[in-house]
Formats: sequence, structure tokens, C-alpha cells
Amino acid sequence: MVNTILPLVLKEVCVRRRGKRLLGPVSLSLAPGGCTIILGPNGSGKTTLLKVMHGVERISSGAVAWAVPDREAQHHQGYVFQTPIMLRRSVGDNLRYPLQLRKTPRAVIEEQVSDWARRTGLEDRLTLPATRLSGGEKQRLALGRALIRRPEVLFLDEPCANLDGPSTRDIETLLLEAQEAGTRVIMTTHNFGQAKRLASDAIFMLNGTVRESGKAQAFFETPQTPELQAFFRGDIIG
Ligand SMILES: Nc1ncnc2c1ncn2[C@@H]1O[C@H](COP(=O)(O)OP(=O)(O)OP(=O)(O)O)[C@@H](O)[C@H]1O
Repeated sequence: MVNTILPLVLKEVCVRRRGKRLLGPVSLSLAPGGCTIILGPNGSGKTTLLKVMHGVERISSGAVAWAVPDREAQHHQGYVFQTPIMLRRSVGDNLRYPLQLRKTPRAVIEEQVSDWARRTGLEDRLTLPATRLSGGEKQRLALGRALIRRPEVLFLDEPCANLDGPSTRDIETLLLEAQEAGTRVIMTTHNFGQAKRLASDAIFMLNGTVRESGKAQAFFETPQTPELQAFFRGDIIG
């Protein structure tokens, strides 16, 4: 059992594909606690950065290091995609699966599944095939399935991109509860309102690099670079 897998430190990380630099050089450090929001125009490298941090995008140069060996750090992370990926099983089995992989005792699994079904508002959907859920329900299930393992770090790529107001609020409530329970959240979004509601700190990506970053209040109220000022005005940049 580890105390913490954080900080996560990226040093001069670059990702190149077919001679084109998609990311970098990026250097940053993420300490425990809070929610980091990654903002930036389409194609600025937000998803690539998130995947590099999660260890599923090969880096071309630089270094990515957790406080513990990578294999150990992997066990304490979750990743939620913009389009939720459902197992072709019932809602309940989707929630059970990550705990079964961990060989959690059956009684504990059932207790956890009913707890997370309640938290995600899916308690009357447990026997339904997950593929039949609505978009908002699927995303709540994807989040519940990630959080049921109590990850120390949770990465989310635009989790509310296709959701309406109430569904977005449900996801944000779950994320705030997760933070209170000790999960470090790192998330991309195009929604400024959501970014302000959730961020304790923020990163602005442009052309594959971090153009500006800082604590949420200063970042949103007094952006320093002309590019972030223009982005907040709604100008087309990049
Ligand atoms: N495997 C790949 N091979 C080649 N190019 C790629 C690959 N993955 C991403 N790209 C390119 O890298 C750049 C950054 O993509 P990325 O998805 O990280 O941006 P993003 O900021 O998340 O964009 P969006 O807001 O549209 O989701 C884009 O130009 C994209 O086309």
C-alpha cells in the first residue's frame, strides 16, 4: 500500500509522430489535492497531454515520473473518455468488473455496487444492458466505474461534452464528492463555466505547449498572456 503516487512530474516531454511535434516540450508538476483543468483550442494537445500523464501515449523524449514505480502508480489511476466505453453487460456488471479484477470479496463487491449505483442515480437500472442507457446515464456509469476503485488520480477527457445542464451538474457533483474523498482530478473541458466551477488550478495549452498555468483565481481573473486573454474573449486563436 502506498501513501501517495503524487507528485507527477513531467520533464521536457515531447511527443512526435511522423516528423510532426504534437506535444512539447512540456514540463510540469502535479502535487496532491484539488482539480486541474486543461483548457485550449481544438488540436492544442490537451488529450495528448492527458494520455501522456496516464502513461498510454508513447513519449518521444523527456521523462514522466510518479512518486512510485509506474506499474504501482497505474493501479491508483482512472481515465474517463469523452465517449463512455461500456462493457456489453448489465449496468451492475459494469460496476462489478473493476472490483472483480482486483479479486475483491463478493460481499464487498455487492455492497460497493449498490452504494455506487445510488451515488450515480442508477439504482433502478442495475439489470439493464449498459448500452441501452442514455448519454448522461452512460457517463455517470463510466464515472462510477472509475471511482468505485477509489483512484488517487482521475483523468477525464471532456466528460460532459455531449451532455445537457442537469447531466453536467450530476457529473460535477460526483467529481466534487470524489475530490472530498481524496481523488486528485485532472480534466480537459471546453466549457469555461465548468472550468471555473471545478478548477483549483488550470493549464492553458496552445500548439502543443503549456502557454500559461496557475492557481484558478489568478488564471481566470488576471490572465497574463495575450493568447489566454484572447481565448477568454472568444477570439479564434491557434
Ligand atoms: N496518433 C496521432 N498521430 C498523428 N497525429 C495525432 C495523433 N494523435 C493526435 N494527433 C494530432 O495531434 C494534435 C493534438 O491533438 P489532441 O487530440 O491532443 O488535441 P486536443 O487539444 O485534445 O483537441 P480537441 O480539443 O479537438 O479534442 C492534433 O493536431 C491531432 O490531429
